Amino acid sequence: STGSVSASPESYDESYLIPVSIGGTTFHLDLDTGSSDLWVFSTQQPASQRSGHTAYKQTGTKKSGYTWNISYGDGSGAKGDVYVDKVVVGGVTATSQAVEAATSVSSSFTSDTDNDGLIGAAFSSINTVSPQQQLTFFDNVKNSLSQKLFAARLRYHTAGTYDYGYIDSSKYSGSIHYVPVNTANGFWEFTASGVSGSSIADTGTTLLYIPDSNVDAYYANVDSASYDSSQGGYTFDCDESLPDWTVTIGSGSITVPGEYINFAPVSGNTCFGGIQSSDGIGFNIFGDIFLKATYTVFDQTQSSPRLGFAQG
Ligand SMILES: NCc1ccc(-c2ccco2)nc1
Repeated sequence: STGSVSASPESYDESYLIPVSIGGTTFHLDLDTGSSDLWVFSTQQPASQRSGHTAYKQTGTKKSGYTWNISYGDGSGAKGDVYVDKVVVGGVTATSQAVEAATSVSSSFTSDTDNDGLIGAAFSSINTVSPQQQLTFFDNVKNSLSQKLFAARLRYHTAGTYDYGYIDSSKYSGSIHYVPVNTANGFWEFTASGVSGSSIADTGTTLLYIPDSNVDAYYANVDSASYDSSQGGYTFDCDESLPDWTVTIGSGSITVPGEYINFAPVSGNTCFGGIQSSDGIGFNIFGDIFLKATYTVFDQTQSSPRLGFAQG
């Protein structure tokens, strides 16, 4: 089988949401290649906590005694219990998917009423369900796909796609260049030339986080840029045109247009940079600011997983 689903950006491309059918109800979920739980708002939460969200009414079979509890790098989190239900994404069906129903979520999820939960697409080794880890949607369907892969084509300020089971050559230019993936930490982890340390491809992170040295070198070419500790990152005048940022990954090169690196206004005519420091995180995060310049293939067709990058 193959399928494709639209990925619609929230304001300022903060995150990209896809329609997912669970037990016949459509939820708008953040497909997150940086985590491995599929969780949704549910009627088990206080009504005030789920106001404005589509909530799961436990249509599936409860996995008695199973729980989950997840914390994300941005300080948000959620927890709850577990059901098994039919899940469909872009026409691709998992007949018995672990659906993690929330009993509580952090305030930033409650306030983001576009988002009804997350569908994780990292490796199942970091799924948080206890006492038995559960498989991601991709792991559940990959054997039924024409090719064991999915591909992300996020776009700047407009809807993109996630393709399942096939590569759409109309969505990129040049060639796809592949690099090996280290799965030891459960992420789509790879090495980028000229960017020290390990990097992860993370659709669920908004910005591009790279080492201080790379960040400082980038903003040295932005006259109005400075590090603003009150904002927690580099800011600049919204009207200043920004340089492109180019990186070599394997035998291929990807260029992020400068326009994409103006993330959003933070106050008046001051804007927050899409490139920020990864110092303190433990690895670099190639989030949406980077991914929206690419066609990225999350590939398990070989004996070892690999990532493919092409210019979008
Ligand atoms: N990188 C995982 C992730 C994704 C989304 C969110 C989030 C918080 C509020 C709304 O969305 N947090 C973490």
